[in-house]
Parts: sequence; C-alpha cells; structure tokens
Amino acid sequence: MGDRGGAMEEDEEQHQLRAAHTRWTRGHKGSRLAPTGASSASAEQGLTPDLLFSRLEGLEDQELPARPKPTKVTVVGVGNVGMACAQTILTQNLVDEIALVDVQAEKLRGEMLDLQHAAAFLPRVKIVADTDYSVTAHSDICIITAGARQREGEDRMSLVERNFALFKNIIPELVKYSPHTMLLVITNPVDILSWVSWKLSGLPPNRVIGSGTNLDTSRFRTLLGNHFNVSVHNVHATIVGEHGDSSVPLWSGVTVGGVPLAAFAKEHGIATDPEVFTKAHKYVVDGAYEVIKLKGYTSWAIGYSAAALVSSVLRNQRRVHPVSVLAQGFHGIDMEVFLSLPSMLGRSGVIAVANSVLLEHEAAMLRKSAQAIWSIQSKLQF
Ligand SMILES: NC(=O)C1=CN([C@@H]2O[C@H](COP(=O)(O)OP(=O)(O)OC[C@H]3O[C@@H](n4cnc5c(N)ncnc54)[C@H](O)[C@@H]3O)[C@@H](O)[C@H]2O)C=CC1
Ligand SMILES: CC(=O)C(=O)O
Repeated sequence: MGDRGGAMEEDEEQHQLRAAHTRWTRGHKGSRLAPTGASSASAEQGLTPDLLFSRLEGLEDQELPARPKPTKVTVVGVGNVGMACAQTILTQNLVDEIALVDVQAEKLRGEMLDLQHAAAFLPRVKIVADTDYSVTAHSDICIITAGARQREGEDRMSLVERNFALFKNIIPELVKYSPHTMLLVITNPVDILSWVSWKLSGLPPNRVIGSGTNLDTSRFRTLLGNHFNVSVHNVHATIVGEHGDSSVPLWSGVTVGGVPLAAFAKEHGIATDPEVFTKAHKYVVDGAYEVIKLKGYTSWAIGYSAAALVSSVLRNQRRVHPVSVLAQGFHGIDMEVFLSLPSMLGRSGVIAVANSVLLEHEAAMLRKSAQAIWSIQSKLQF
C-alpha cells in the first residue's frame, strides 16, 4: 500500500481512538479526579468497561497527536539498562528507528556501531546516536535510563537528588524535539522521577509513565510460577505501589491457572500463613538487591519489561500493565504522586487505569507506599 493508503489507515486509527476516548470518559464529567467509576455502578448498567477503568485527571480535553512515521524510540543513557532496552526493542522488531543519547561521546559511538554491525541478523532499523538531542526529533517514545545506579546495599531513594539534577536538563530537551512524545522513565527512583518528568515536560499525564512495578510483578509471577510448577503466563498476580521497598503485592487477586488462590484456600480450609506471604514478597523486593550484589546492576529483566511496554503502546495493544502513573484520587491517595497501578496502554499512552478492588489492608499499604514516595518527593526544589 502506498503513502495514501497509510494516511487513510492512520485517519481510521485516530477515529477509533477518539471514539474509544469518548466511551471511557462517559460518566466522569465534572469531577476533578477521574476514579469515580466503581462507586457510581448501578445494577441496570451492568459491568461496562467504563466501570472497570477510569481515565486519569485532565484527559477530557486531549487531542491525540498525529502519528509520525517512521516509528522511533529514543533511549537516553547507554549504560547497562539503556543498552538492554535498545537491544530488546531491536530484536522484537518494534520500531523503524532507534536514537541513542548519552553524555559519554565515545562510549555512545561505540554502542551505536556495535548495534549497527548486527544489521545482517536483525530487522532493518536505523540506529543513530549523538550527544545532541536533535538526533531524538520525532520520537514516539523516549525511554530515560540515564543516571546514577545503586551500589550494593544502597536503596533507590538515595539516588533522588543526583538523578533529579540530570532530569532538569534531559526532559526539556526531549520534549523540545518531540513535543508529542511519550516518556517512559526507568531511572531510579522511578516513581519520583516519573512525577518530575511529568512536571518538567508539560505533557498530559497519560503521556508519562514509569516502568514501575511491571518488573516487580514479573519477579512475583516468576516466583509463583516456579512454586506451583506452572507457566508464568498462567499466573495472574500484580504488585502495585512504589517500585521498591514499599511495593504492595495484591494477594487477594492472585489466580493460578484461573484458580483464585485466596478463595480456593478458604473453600478447602487450607490455612494460609501470613508469614509465607510476607516472605514471598520480601523475596521479590530483595530480588534487585541480590542481582546487584551478584553482578553489580540489573539489566535484562528491565530491558524486556521496557520492550513489553513499548510494544503495548506502539502496537496499540490495550494490554494492562502495572506502571507508574499519576495516582492521585485512586484508592484514597490524596497526594500528587506517581506510583504503579494496573493501567491499560495503547497508542495514545495510558488509556485508562483499572478500578481494582483492593482489600482494606491492601489499600492501606498502597496509601503508605504513596506516603513513602511523597515524603522524599515533597523535598525536591525545582
Ligand atoms: N526502574 C527499574 O526497574 C530499573 C531502574 N534502573 C535504574 O536505571 C538507571 C541506569 O542504570 P544502569 O544503566 O545500570 O547505569 P549505568 O551507569 O550503566 O548507565 C548510566 C548511563 O547514563 C549516562 N548518563 C549520565 N548522565 C547523563 C546525562 N545527563 N545525559 C545522558 N546520559 C547520562 C552515563 O554516561 C551512563 O552511560 C539507574 O538509575 C538504575 O537504578 C535499573 C534497573 C531497573
Ligand atoms: C535496580 C532496580 O530498580 C531493579 O532491578 O528493580
């Protein structure tokens, strides 16, 4: 199909996205905060999509940007994580162009050439790199991995001041060259830096996400899959909240092969020791610390996590991922924080956030996680 056909396809996609947008927003007019869906449920209405998911604040005025072609992703920071992201995106054939940016000019050129030399084994992708941000122009998604990482024993929050200082330069440059881009923040502490990126970019909240607990959730599902000796794809389990020490495992929603774990145990009178759950969660939280202790950094799992998010967005998959989004108004969180909630991702970014039903203690843990983020975030000076 020629250019004209491509343009027509785009128009149709735009039309469908706008129509979907109208459907999701129905019933939320007039409220400052979107998450009102579940409480306004009525018996006659039934379980409609707009009850299960709510839009983020401020989305009603949004126009979808025209889809630039070719599809392009920028990766800022060509360290362990940046290169894991770039190579995973490359091998999964998700984009037409990848731009790399770093402050270390020689390392940057070396990484670019090394990837280019693999062209014979990969889909045809243009790979460019520069220390100047003009190379990032017209990116659909900008992934930010630049900055300091934890040393052994250090927690993610300890990086905040150092990486905040870098973001003040990085984010304005990215939106200058790609005003309609979507930002995918990976640098730690990812939740705070997602909020920082949203503030610095001026983008609508559905165009800024942090990789959040998409990774923690994979670690959690892997643990459960191994325990039950079943494919991780048949384990549905989610971790929400801060990517890190105060994350919240939603045990009440875990299903294995479609069997709800908590309900099954109750029905069969199987005692569930809270210590076991605490230990399992600790194992997930400690997972990153263990890898850092063993190899100095984590990279492969976050690379695959990022590629999954890029795929959901660029291929308009409407898949639900726990990613860091503006969480104010959800589950009684009244602070302006980003933390992970199950969010539907598609071409326009965050399409909606699931109105998850949490047990009271889970919601309380989530609010505590928000508080942990806020206590550090509120000290940052722009
Ligand atoms: N959110 C998550 O799940 C995960 C987050 N991370 C975080 O990702 C970040 C990167 O980790 P690594 O790649 O292992 O570190 P690294 O040290 O290997 O790479 C960092 C890169 O950033 C570059 N950089 C520094 N300042 C820059 C600037 N102003 N502009 C452009 N580039 C700049 C450095 O030159 C370096 O190449 C860390 O903050 C780490 O904690 C790591 C793993 C998982
Ligand atoms: C380093 C980090 O945030 C992780 O691997 O979870």
